[in-house]
Amino acid sequence: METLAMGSAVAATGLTTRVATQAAVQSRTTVSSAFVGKSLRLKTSGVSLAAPAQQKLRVIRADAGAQTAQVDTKASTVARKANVNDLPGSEFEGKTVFVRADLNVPLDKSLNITDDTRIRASVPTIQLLVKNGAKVVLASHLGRPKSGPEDKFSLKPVAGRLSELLGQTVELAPDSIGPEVESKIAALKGGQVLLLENVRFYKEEEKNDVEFSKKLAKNIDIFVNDAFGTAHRAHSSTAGIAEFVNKKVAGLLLEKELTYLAGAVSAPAKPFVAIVGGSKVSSKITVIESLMSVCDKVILGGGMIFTFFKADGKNVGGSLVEDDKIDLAKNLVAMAKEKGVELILPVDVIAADKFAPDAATQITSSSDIPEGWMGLDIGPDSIKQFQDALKGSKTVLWNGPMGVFEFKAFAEGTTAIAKTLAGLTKEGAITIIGGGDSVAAVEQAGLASEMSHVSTGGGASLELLEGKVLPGVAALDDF
Ligand SMILES: Nc1ncnc2c1ncn2[C@@H]1O[C@H](COP(=O)(O)OP(=O)(O)O)[C@@H](O)[C@H]1O
Ligand SMILES: O=C(OP(=O)(O)O)[C@H](O)COP(=O)(O)O
Repeated sequence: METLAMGSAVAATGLTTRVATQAAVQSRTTVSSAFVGKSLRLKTSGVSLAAPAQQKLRVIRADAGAQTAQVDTKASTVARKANVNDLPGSEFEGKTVFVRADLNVPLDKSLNITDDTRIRASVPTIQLLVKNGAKVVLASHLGRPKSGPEDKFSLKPVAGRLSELLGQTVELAPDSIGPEVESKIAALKGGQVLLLENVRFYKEEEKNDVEFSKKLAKNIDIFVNDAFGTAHRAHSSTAGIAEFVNKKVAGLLLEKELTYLAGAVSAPAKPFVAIVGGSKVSSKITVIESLMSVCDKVILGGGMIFTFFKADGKNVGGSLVEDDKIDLAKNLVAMAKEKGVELILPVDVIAADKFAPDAATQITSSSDIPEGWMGLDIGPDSIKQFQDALKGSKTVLWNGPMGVFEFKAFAEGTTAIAKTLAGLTKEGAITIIGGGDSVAAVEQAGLASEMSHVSTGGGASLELLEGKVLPGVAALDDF
């Protein structure tokens, strides 16, 4: 996610969860306590349990009062991953703990945080460590800086908000590595939190550079990965660092996300519909093939659609297109026909003459956008088309807004789909919405509480569903 700009932009291998056999599931309390600390292993999209193969298990949602989800385990055995709750509190006292969180929140032009969901979601793990006297070294990325430090990608606004939420000062270090940072870490007292500056100010971070990983790991006793939203990236601060730290465990958020998502999407109630939009076309278009294998319908919106229309020789004007994905888009359309999966593209769009809140707008056919205009939202007929396609769905996974919701003129499509999902939740469907901007959009519409699950990861939840190994999880200690 990036600050507002054109094009701004679900195997997990192990999860800690509470499982119960069908017979035992009647009393959730009994089940939970009965299995706490037991080395059960669950296979869900690459996540494995050391439970008998082919056994039907239920995963208990991490949040109270939630529904249970059927999980079909055709398990080979891979150890589950350790999490902070597997270590005694005393283990943290006086230790320097590196916490990787995903604090990549949306900012407006004045660098105000427009949605703090990811910061709030990171608080429980930090509080647990603070309470147990750890010296917390917190790290994150923000946006996608291209070359070195830039003020608009600084974590400064995050340090302020985190201080408010924790009720204690969170100092922002001037850098993520180097002598000044080392002395600040050395000066930390138990219970204090130091936030490192954006790790992506170093190109080495995204390359998972070994030397950079070693520098991040210097003087660190325990690595806690709580960055679910970035767990699909094999970067230095999410994966590489783990090589150089003795103890590495999942945080509470990572644990909770994996538990819920694995349960909900490994044997989803059908019909299962995926909605993919947003602007990270290259990282998400590749997931559509896998989605077609598990979903009954795949609905496309947002900036994702124009690469498909261009592939079909249609006029897309100045809309967001990723030319190097045109062949893939063509193949996906052919594949959908072969598999008999509905791949649904919007029939109309709201086109704008510029990428701005005050742009002139017109409703056009989505496949005939005039030269000099760009599609920034789905149109009214598409809203109706998507609502019809969603009728009767039992599981819906949504990542990526339908339009540039940050501008009122282009928020209608996203809001209408959010309302439709809220209605489906009331009818008993499982509705999952993931992604920094998608969650911001649903919060903006006041509908976040109407969804079954709001996930802090968009790309991560899609890759988890796809059955991929999430490198940020794979790097952690087996339980
Ligand atoms: N038609 C479009 N053209 C350009 N950008 C779009 C369009 N529709 C949505 N977007 C942008 O997509 C961004 C979110 O994309 P993405 O990062 O993929 O979603 P998420 O953070 O939910 O995973 C938003 O900032 C939104 O403005
Ligand atoms: O915002 C994020 O992902 P998301 O938009 O898929 O939810 C994460 O912070 C990962 O960011 P990245 O896609 O720049 O690696």
